[in-house]
Amino acid sequence: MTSDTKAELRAQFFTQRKELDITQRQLQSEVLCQTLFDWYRGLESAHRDARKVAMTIKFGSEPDTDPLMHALHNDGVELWVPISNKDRSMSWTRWYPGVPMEQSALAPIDEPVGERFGPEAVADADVILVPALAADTGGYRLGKGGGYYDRFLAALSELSDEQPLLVTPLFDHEYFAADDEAFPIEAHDLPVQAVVTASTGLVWVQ
Ligand SMILES: Nc1nc2c(c(=O)[nH]1)N(C=O)[C@@H](CNc1ccc(C(=O)N[C@@H](CCC(=O)O)C(=O)O)cc1)CN2
Ligand SMILES: Nc1ncnc2c1ncn2[C@@H]1O[C@H](COP(=O)(O)OP(=O)(O)OP(=O)(O)O)[C@@H](O)[C@H]1O
Repeated sequence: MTSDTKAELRAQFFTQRKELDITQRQLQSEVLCQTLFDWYRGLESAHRDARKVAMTIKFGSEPDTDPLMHALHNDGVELWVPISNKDRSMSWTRWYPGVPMEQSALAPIDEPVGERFGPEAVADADVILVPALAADTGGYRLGKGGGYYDRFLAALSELSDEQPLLVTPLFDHEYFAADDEAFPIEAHDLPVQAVVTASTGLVWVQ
């Protein structure tokens, strides 16, 4: 499959997100936040001993995970968010309610202005939420096209044997059976362990 086709697929998924009915967007986002919060609290203590979660600050038509960030913070969980770098790597910084932010020079995203760290800062996180436009039952993702998370997940796998749990939140219509071949999978793609939608809840991939 050519990169043109991938670009077309991304454009289609972007359009579908933008066109998602506002009530559905809010409803699904609320269920996603509640599902993820309950799941995190219910994890065996071996999987949440760091009390640390890395996730993105919602922008545009993405699922609204702001309530989840606040709920986790209020529960004493340390939150880390990515900073996009020019070379398409990501740095990481702490997030907390009211943290001073500035718009990224590279993406239409607000990012905290605090001290930045490499991937080692989140290598011991309990959970990393990995954004995507779509994902399948094998845990493979179609991202926004920058390869930011592909690079980061590759770097992470070099850092330690014990990896954070990687979970991708999606709107209902963005989760596919692997057999559907809804988007191409490439050699550099690394799968997540679980996908969560409002209608399926959290599903461990095969
Ligand atoms: N909330 C959030 N933060 C994130 C990501 C993400 O997917 N979501 N990223 C995950 O990789 C990284 C940034 N990656 C990005 C990759 C591409 C574009 C991009 O193409 N932006 C278009 C606008 C697209 C649109 O909204 O239609 C542009 O700038 O013109 C933006 C960010 C790090 N931070
Ligand atoms: N581990 C890596 N090291 C260097 N380049 C990479 C790596 N992984 C992916 N890339 C490059 O990044 C670009 C985008 O890859 P791809 O189309 O898979 O992005 P994506 O999965 O949509 O994005 P993301 O990972 O940010 O969600 C491609 O040119 C790809 O070759």
